[in-house]
Amino acid sequence: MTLEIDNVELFFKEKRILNGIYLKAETGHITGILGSNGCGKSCLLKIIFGDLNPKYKLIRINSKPILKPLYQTKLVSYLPQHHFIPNNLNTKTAFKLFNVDWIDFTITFPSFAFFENLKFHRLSGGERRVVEVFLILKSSSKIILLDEPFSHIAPLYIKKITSLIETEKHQKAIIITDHMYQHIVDVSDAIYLLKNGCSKLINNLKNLRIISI
Ligand SMILES: Nc1ncnc2c1ncn2[C@@H]1O[C@H](COP(=O)(O)OP(=O)(O)OP(=O)(O)O)[C@@H](O)[C@H]1O
Repeated sequence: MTLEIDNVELFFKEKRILNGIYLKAETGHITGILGSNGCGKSCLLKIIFGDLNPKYKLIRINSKPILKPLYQTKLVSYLPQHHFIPNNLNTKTAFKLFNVDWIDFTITFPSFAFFENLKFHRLSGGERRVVEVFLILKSSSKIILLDEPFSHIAPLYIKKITSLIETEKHQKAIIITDHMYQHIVDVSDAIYLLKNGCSKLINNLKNLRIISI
């Protein structure tokens, strides 16, 4: 599956945030997005998901334009920047709702086995993020959007999540952004830099350093 987003123009009042965006994601590939604070990374993911309506955009899947919001297609799962699971939901129910296997989770993250029946507000910010990232990555959607999956997460868990992303990419198209620049560079097969509202495909990291100066 190939997902393309093209011709994005996003304004908030008169302020232009995005223009001249092109980005492609494919099954088997991890597509990283880098850029400074406020350059529009989260907005771009929201536009792809269908949660934010820009002035213009064109989304294609396998070259075919998709006119309805992607979230209505069941093709996509989206990890927003902020916690999205209600405080009073317990972990077991969340795994049921997402149709993800709790045992599979505790095999990867054994220290979470004690949390099986805990409400989400009892978890730390980092623990909660680990669960959220796992649920999104393991969902059956063929397109995965990850906004800051590494934020607040300890290095040991970052390693595990990186290897999960690498496993899941074989049947999914994954788009990822995070301020932990090095993790994005390490895990991505292609990287787009957002700057001045435009996206630029970075072919080698030397270019990334020159362009970002
Ligand atoms: N609902 C909104 N109303 C007005 N301006 C907004 C709104 N949402 C985002 N913006 C502005 O759009 C710009 C892009 O925001 P966005 O959250 O996409 O940036 P980002 O690249 O993800 O930043 P960060 O790396 O800090 O998370 C920012 O200048 C932000 O202030």
